[in-house]
Amino acid sequence: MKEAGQMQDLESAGAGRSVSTQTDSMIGQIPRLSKVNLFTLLSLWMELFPAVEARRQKSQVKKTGLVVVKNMKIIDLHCSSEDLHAGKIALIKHGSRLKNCDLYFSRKPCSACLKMIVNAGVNRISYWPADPEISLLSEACSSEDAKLDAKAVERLKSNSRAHVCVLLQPLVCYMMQFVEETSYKCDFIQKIAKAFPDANTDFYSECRQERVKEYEMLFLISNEELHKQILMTIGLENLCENPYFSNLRQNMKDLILLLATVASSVPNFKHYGFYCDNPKQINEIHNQCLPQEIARHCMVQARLLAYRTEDHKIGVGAVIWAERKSENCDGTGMMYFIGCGYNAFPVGSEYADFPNMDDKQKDREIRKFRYIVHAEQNALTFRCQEIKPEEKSMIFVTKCPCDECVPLIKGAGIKQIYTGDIDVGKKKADISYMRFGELQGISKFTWQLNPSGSCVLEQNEPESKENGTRWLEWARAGYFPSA
Ligand SMILES: Nc1ccn([C@H]2C[C@H](O)[C@@H](COP(=O)(O)OP(=O)(O)OP(=O)(O)O)O2)c(=O)n1
Repeated sequence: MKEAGQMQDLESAGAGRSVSTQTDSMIGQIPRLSKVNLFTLLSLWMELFPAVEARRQKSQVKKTGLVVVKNMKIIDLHCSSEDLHAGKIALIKHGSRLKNCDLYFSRKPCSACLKMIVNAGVNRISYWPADPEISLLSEACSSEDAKLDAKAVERLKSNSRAHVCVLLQPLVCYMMQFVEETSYKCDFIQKIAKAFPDANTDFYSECRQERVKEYEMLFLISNEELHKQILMTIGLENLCENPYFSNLRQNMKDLILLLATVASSVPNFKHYGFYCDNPKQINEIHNQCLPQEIARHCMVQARLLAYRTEDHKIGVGAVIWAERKSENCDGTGMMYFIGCGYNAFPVGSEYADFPNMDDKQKDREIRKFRYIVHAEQNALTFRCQEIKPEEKSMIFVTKCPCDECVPLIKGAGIKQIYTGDIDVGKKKADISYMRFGELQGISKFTWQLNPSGSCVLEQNEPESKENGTRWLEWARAGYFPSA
């Protein structure tokens, strides 16, 4: 049986795979991201959730991202807040519903988090094997305390029924190349490339280089000896020998490069962002655009999900978030996760049960369109929270919603759509994108140059000024209730 558009197959290497899932990482010609790697990447990405980061930088407790998975479906995404670690947030939110869940952390959690999540009966805790949550590198941290905590974590681990482990899988053949190509070809980069033909691909490569450096600093320990020492302290001495150590570092580097590539596909470039064509709408609270950085962040999540597609031609990812009216204990500010998905054939179908051709194929009977479930449809179907009519809910989708999905999104009560508009108004043989343009009652934020014109004034202002304005803007919008 193959998986659904929201993760349902076996993922661990070598775990008795059926014939149909042997093709799991290579559907047709398209290389696919393994689920374990997707969860890991999302946990790293959650650590980077743009919120009160500046205030945490000097803390001895490292900000941590967390993906909560149940029955192979992502049921929540968290990151540490100023007051609470990611593991504690998951506990507060889910309580004993964490039982049998798999948790993916961007850092090895501290003993206080681990004792509670183990106590809740989680099934597996996987973590990124670099500096742990209680930093062994930070100068602000008493190394004595950090080491004691690492020991306590080991003791909890050895006495718990939960499997506490490091899960990183090598990328399948051509995955990196595929991610590079598709990131460059994606709507967001292409739109900029068309507007600035002289910039060519420079802006994209530069942005990618910067991201790689930034993420390596954060998620990799550049000094190999130091990395080994940390692995020893956190109970991973078996990974210190070669070839395990070099394989581990290679897998870590590959995933960091992949994350940087995908992140650069929704770049912070000039005044490009997700903007509404109808500025009149912006007065109403449900129509107010998210801070650009948060919108870009959520779109990158959708881009990552797209690498699990089952469509031979194109991957599409969708993620739904909502904004609480009251304060949220999560490091995601007022935002909370509702659901996510990607385009795939119906759950339970066998590989090759359905045709895979697109509308360029003459024979209509062998086209995929009547069978493939769209990213938005999977995100709505496998959502883990209700969409509340009184709250601002938003969907981020990497390709413009088609005519089949527009009424579904509206019917579900989603208030905002963030997407690209390259397909808007196109009518193709079996799929068309005509309704999006006419859609009323939902705010549509498409990737474009800031239409308000204010960008022209700000364009040459120094970075710090832009950040200052941004923080102020966010605080006004209530993103940091305690700010
Ligand atoms: N918002 C959307 C739009 C599309 N899809 C999925 C459905 C199909 O799996 C694929 C679209 O298939 P094609 O790429 O063949 O269709 P297009 O005609 O849009 O593509 P192109 O412009 O490349 O011809 O994307 C989706 O999940 N969500």
